[in-house]
This record gives sequence, C-alpha cells and structure tokens, in this order.
Amino acid sequence: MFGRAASQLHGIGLKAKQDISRGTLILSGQPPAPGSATAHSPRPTNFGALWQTCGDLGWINHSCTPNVEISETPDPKTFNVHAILNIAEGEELTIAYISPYQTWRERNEALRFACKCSACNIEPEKLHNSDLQRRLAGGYINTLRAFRARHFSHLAYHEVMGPTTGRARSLERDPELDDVQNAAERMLYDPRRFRVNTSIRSLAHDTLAVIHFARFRFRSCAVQGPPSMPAGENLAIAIYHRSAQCNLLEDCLGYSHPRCAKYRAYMRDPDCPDYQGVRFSLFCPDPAIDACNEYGAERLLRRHSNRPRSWPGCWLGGTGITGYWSEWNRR
Ligand SMILES: C[S@@+](CC[C@H](N)C(=O)[O-])C[C@H]1O[C@@H](n2cnc3c(N)ncnc32)[C@H](O)[C@@H]1O
Repeated sequence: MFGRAASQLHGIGLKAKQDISRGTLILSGQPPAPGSATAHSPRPTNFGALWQTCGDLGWINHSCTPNVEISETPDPKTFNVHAILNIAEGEELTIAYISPYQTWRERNEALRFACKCSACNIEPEKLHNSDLQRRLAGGYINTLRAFRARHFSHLAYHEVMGPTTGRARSLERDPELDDVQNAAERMLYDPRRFRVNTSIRSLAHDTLAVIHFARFRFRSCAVQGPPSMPAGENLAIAIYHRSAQCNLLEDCLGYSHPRCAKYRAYMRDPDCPDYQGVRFSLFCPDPAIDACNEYGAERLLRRHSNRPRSWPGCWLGGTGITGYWSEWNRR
C-alpha cells in the first residue's frame, strides 16, 4: 500500500503506492514497553516514543494538515494508523507529531524543527485566517471526543473521529464548509457583533462539531440508500428518516430552505437589515417531533424546558431526547 521514498519534507518518507481511501487502516503496531506512557493510549502526542520502536511508523514525516492519524483501539497493547483523508497514489503519508489545532507560532515552537509542510509555508496574509481555523477545528475535535464518549462509545474511535478529524483538518482546502465556518468565525471572533461569552463560544464549538459529524453521516446515507446502522445510532438514523420531510440539515444550515433566506442574505452582507439571528441545528430522534426543523426545535424546547425562548442553549440527553438547539442574537 505504501513504500519508502525521498520526501520533499525531509529525508525519507512513506509514499502511497496506490490510491488510499479515507478510513483505510494503514498499519498497526505495538507500543513500546508495558507501563510506559505510550503503552496505554497511543495518541499523536506519544508519537516521539512510538516511532522509535515501530518500524514503518518511524519514516512518516510530519505535516500540519496530516492525512493519517494514530487512532485508539480497544486493546491498549495495539495502536492503529488510519487514513483520515483520501490519499492519491504517489502522495506522501503524513502524520501530525503535535496537535495541529494550534497557531503557526505554537506549532513551530512545539515541533522544534522548521516545518516544511504547505500549511506552514502559506502566504503571510493567509496566516491569520489559518490560525483561526485551526483553533476552531480544535474546538470541534475536543467536543467530538466528549460527544463520542457520551453517545457513540460503541463505535470504533476512527469511525467517529476519523472522518470528522479529516474534515476538520482539511478545513483549509474544503470550500463546502465555508458558510458554516464563516458563521462560526463571526460568532466566535466578532464580540462586538455577537454576545460572545465563554458559554456561547463553547456552544458554537459544540454545535459545529455535531454538524460536522451529522453532515458526514447524512451524506453517506443519502448516497448509499437506507443505512444498516448499529442500534443506538439514533442521531444518524433520525437525520436519515427525517430528511425526506424537511431536509433537516439543509434547513438547519441555511442552504436551501426559504425560511433561511434571511440567514443567506446575512451571509452575503453582514449588515443586512433583515437579519434577526441565526438559528441552526436540531437533531432530534424523538418520534413525537414530526417536523424536525426550527419549529420542531421550539416545540421541543417548550415541552421539555422552561427556559425562555431567547435562551441560547443546548442540551444533550435529558428525558430520553437527544436534542441540540442553539440561537445567536445580534445585539
Ligand atoms: C521520524 S523522522 C522522519 C523520517 C525522516 N524523514 C528521515 O529521513 O529520517 C522525524 C524527523 O524528520 C524531520 N521532519 C519530519 N517532518 C518534517 C517536516 N514537515 N518539515 C521538516 N522536517 C521534518 C524532522 O527532523 C524530524 O525530527
């Protein structure tokens, strides 16, 4: 699947000998001695110790937009390396030696070598945006870890995290995410326009993390037809079943529904006088909620929460409902 070859990043690296699709298991290995820090839960942060003992792994160069990742396995004596993006034949396999969700400066300080990856060598005027995007992606990933622990612990780590870390990490080259990203950036980084406090910040991160996850699932369902999903994957199933009625995700993301026209106008012109607020995301497997859209969200809120409508909040779990609702109001 891959072989050693001269690298443009540094010395020798590993290059794909064929196209490798996202999610493919690239290699497995055993961490070093039992009892050592790396033996327990191999993560990219343990990479320094892992590479010294694990054959091919030791040839993988670093990139700040990596295409492979070390993933957790149920067996602490094993670690796996999965593709987190589609990799073309001839492309180098790269891994993040350090967290890529840091600014350029932070990453290069942590690496202790001058990184030659493309993300570190972008034009100076693009650097600020890149730093913001990375911080944002870091928020998705942290939230998604918690989300997985709570709702999807029965799925393999890479099943939940792999596609989404791939998406988050490819933010810089994924134009489809521009709308969501722009909205999030405005909410997170424009405190004069939005009431940005810590809870709204984390709410925005939470919401976006779930959107990423749900979009991925939804899309694969739509392409493959009715999914055969393991029991418990309520969120994805709900999204699939309700999609025919109301194109939930498109509604929520403001892509196609007329009710979202104001939002779309706002995306074109942040000073649009029509703009009242952005409301998106409700993923609700409660069968009593027939229209899983923003009105469904309001009904759900009224029924299960005595919080006022203007409360920008989200909650998970509760009375058997997995709901996610959020609202941001302009000052
Ligand atoms: C595990 S080795 C990788 C194999 C290495 N290419 C070789 O030929 O020995 C890690 C070392 O490769 C270099 N390296 C890896 N990724 C790099 C990058 N993106 N930019 C510059 N140097 C890199 C650094 O010196 C790092 O300490």
